[in-house]
Amino acid sequence: MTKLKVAIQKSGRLNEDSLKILKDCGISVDNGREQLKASARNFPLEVLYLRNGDIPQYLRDGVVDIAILGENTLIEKGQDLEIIEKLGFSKCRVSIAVPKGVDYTDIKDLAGKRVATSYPNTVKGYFDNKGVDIDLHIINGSVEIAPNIGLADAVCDIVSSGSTLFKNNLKEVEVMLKSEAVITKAPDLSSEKQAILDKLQFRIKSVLRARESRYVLLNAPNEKIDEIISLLPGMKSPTVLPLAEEGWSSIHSVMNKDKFWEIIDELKEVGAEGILVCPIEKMVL
Ligand SMILES: Nc1ncnc2c1ncn2[C@@H]1O[C@H](COP(=O)(O)OP(=O)(O)OP(=O)(O)O)[C@@H](O)[C@H]1O
Ligand SMILES: O=P(O)(O)OC[C@H]1O[C@H](OP(=O)(O)OP(=O)(O)O)[C@H](O)[C@@H]1O
Ligand SMILES: [Mg+2]
Repeated sequence: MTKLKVAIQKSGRLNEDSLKILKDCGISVDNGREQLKASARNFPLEVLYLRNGDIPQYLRDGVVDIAILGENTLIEKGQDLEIIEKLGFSKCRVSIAVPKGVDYTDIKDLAGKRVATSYPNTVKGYFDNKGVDIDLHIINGSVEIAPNIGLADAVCDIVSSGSTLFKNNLKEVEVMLKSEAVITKAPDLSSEKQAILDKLQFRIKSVLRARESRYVLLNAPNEKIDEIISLLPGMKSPTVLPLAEEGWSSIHSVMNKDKFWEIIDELKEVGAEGILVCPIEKMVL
């Protein structure tokens, strides 16, 4: 039987959320702590647990068919590979930082300076594009320590909360790119594998849509129903059901989770009561 081979980070920032999205798609696999390869029990999928940095080449070589990776890794090593879905987790940026005490006004301030990074292609491309020559130092980890030990004048690394920069007395001065986890695929998938991927992608889209959405239920006096419906940005027309209490109805709708907070005050003002907001497991359109 044909199986789709998916590469997932063996350990690190992406491992847990990558397995979680497969699980939410109803696909269960072992976590890779014990073995480097695992078959899904209920879907034609084989998971290979690999180092992120190696995955772009494995995709090109056809060793794996698809992968869950940070966009930043693709920008660094896999510009030729196609992103087929953005997954909304592991959001971060890749930024340039300098010691807090340094006066910084412009990227040209870094001309001739030593810049330490684990993303040499990205950094080189960025500085070349700005026409600024730098002295590039490639370091594989703990990049932020480099200025403190006299190894570099600036660093270029991943920033999320900013706490690593803060702890190392650095300040972010340029955001080179923004990244999140994505699914990417090998250049030439057979039609059988593409068909499995289409099924997987359909499930993933349903899960992502559900993660973004909330099921909202509220009670309202009948004369306010039209006004409340006009506030609700629902999937389709909302459901309106009579309550046991005369003159009152229950209104149900699905909306974007952020949108809910934008309209909550208006809903209350118009007379909505007993508002419930519930998570949705899957959303199939
Ligand atoms: N602090 C962070 N917040 C959010 N996302 C992050 C953060 N650090 C890294 N990431 C994302 O997770 C990915 C994996 O990072 P991680 O540090 O786990 O592995 P790595 O060292 O880049 O790769 P390898 O698997 O080769 O060891 C990064 O490429 C980035 O997209
Ligand atoms: O802005 P922050 O929230 O502090 O996150 C940024 C840090 O997170 C990542 O390191 P990670 O913790 O993955 O360790 P690593 O260097 O071993 O990959 C990244 O390399 C930064 O150092
Ligand atoms: Mg890391």
